[in-house]
Amino acid sequence: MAPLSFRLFSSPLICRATLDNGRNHHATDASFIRRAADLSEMSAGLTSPHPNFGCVIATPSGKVAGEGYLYAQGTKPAEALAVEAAGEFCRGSTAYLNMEPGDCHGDHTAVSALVQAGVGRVVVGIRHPLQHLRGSAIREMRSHGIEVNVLGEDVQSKVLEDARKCCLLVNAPLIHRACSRVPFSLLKYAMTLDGKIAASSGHAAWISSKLSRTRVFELRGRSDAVIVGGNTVRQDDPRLTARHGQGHTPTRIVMSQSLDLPEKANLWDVSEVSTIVATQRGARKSYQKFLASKGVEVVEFDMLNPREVMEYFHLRGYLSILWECGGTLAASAIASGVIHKVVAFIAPKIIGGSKAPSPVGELGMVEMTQALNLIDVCYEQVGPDMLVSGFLQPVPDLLPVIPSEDATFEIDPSVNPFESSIIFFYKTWDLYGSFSNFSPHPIRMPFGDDYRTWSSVEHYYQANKFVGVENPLAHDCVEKIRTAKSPEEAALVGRSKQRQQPELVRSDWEDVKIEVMYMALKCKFSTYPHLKTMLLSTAGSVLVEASPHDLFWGGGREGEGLNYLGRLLMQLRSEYLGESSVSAENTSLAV
Ligand SMILES: NC(=O)C1=CN([C@@H]2O[C@H](COP(=O)(O)OP(=O)(O)OC[C@H]3O[C@@H](n4cnc5c(N)ncnc54)[C@H](OP(=O)(O)O)[C@@H]3O)[C@@H](O)[C@H]2O)C=CC1
Ligand SMILES: Nc1c(N[C@@H]2O[C@H](COP(=O)(O)O)[C@@H](O)[C@H]2O)[nH]c(=O)[nH]c1=O
Repeated sequence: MAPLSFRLFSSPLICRATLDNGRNHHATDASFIRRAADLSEMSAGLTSPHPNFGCVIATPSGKVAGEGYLYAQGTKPAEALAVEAAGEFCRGSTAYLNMEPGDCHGDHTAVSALVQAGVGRVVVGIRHPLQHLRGSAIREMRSHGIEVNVLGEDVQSKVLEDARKCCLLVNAPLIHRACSRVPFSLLKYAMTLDGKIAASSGHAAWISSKLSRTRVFELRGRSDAVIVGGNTVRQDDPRLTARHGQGHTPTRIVMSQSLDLPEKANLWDVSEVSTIVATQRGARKSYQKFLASKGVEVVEFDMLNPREVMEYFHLRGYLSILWECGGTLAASAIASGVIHKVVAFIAPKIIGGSKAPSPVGELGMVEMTQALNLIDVCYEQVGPDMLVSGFLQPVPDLLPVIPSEDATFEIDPSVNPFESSIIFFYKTWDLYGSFSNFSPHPIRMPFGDDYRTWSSVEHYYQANKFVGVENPLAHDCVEKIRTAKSPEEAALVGRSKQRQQPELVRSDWEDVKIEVMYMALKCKFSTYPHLKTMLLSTAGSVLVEASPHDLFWGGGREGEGLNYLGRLLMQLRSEYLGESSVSAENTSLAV
């Protein structure tokens, strides 16, 4: 199917919007960005899912001159299609993009099309969510003199914020992929008005209407895979295909621990679409062989649970998954935090039955206050049924991308909060392990009236907790730490003494500890030129000590830590960069 594009004056979709230079400016930008977002969704379900890109080109008088959307990965970019459609009207126009172009694999077609067409301004809904692509197309367009505005960064208002949200929603799977290590998962079920997904016999065909089931086919068409549990295979013998007459068909995935599954099942017919069975390592080897003989792929997991399975399919490149399982597996998936959105078809029927299954099994909640509240809930009537949908987890916002964004920018202005990459360091054997305080780089620091050598920054830092305290036990601590055989041992002594005998710790420790650390780091990086070079090579990146448990010096598991070690290193780097630019200036003056 050919990608759609629209030409000025020749399309019924021509839109007029009031463009004046002031008050309506934001409203106009918002409405064209929403239009780009809607457009970007037009290929959903027609091809294997991919990032959604739409582009609207508007003339200075507010008319749509051309539009386009990306049909499939590798086809002509939305921007190029819109430029072709707009023709001579591109010059001086504004291009609206729901998302910054990816320009993967060194392909710059999207940006080149806009530049060569003479587009004057580009409004971008959201930056590209993938770190390695983020900001590069924007930089490139700006370098060609195009004015680029990014919603939420250069321009802000309520209408623009709402438009930005549309852009986040339209690429929610990609954003989830960028922010978490699991695909975007949607749990769908059909239930009777009395909350049952089958009769107590297990019979479930059908609860929802034909119209609703066609909507399910569309949902399948927009997904990379559909998942069910073993019981649903045994009970329903489903096909799980998208039978609405067009487009893409998702892979079918069965999660079964026991592999106690039938020999004959619709899902084992892989002539049109593939099936993958995810199971527990070692389960029924003979049955695994049988499945393999049918062309069904079997993947074994050490621990078969929804999170492991989702992490695995994330690595296989899946963006979005539709869960069509019963309540047992649905509860397990919700409990492990992998379900992002719920779509429920509610049929005006009552089946009763105290043993009839419900959409979500045991979650261990005992009070209504523990209930999970959906957000951004939508209600829609589909034939006789009601469709209720909402998010269990919000689509992650892309701002900010770095921990302690404001503080980081203040410390090191070379770091751009919207475009920076993050360099994590933690263990000394990591790529940037030399940034760790445990790295084996002795430092010589003033101590009393003299200088002493410390085997690592950690030795020096830990010992300083007990310096200057008039107690022989504190002196012993200092010596014990100084002579500790390894940084780990020094840390162990320092931390346990601090916990067990807090009276031995100097009273001003909380006030001076950052300064102590800073002086030690400065000494380390000044003493070893190759470390200084390595630090300077990270300019522009945010440095984060990836300690999951130290929320003061480290970044924490979810970026909740204060990351003081990373901050001090960035401060030091900033000072070194300042020094080198001053010395470069002096050299050029001397010449
Ligand atoms: N109306 C609707 O929308 C739907 C209705 N149904 C109905 O629901 C009923 C089946 O529901 P239910 O029994 O809950 O079936 P599920 O689809 O939830 O299957 C449960 C099975 O999933 C497998 N499984 C693998 N890993 C896990 C895990 N970590 N946690 C939980 N299960 C795991 C196990 O298979 P194994 O035992 O093989 O190891 C388990 O027995 C049927 O009557 C069916 O018709 C089903 C889907 C949708
Ligand atoms: N009963 C029921 C649903 N059940 C789901 O649909 C699966 C059957 O899919 P297929 O074999 O492709 O038609 C079944 O195993 C279960 O996952 N879905 C709905 O939209 N409405 C319904 O009433």
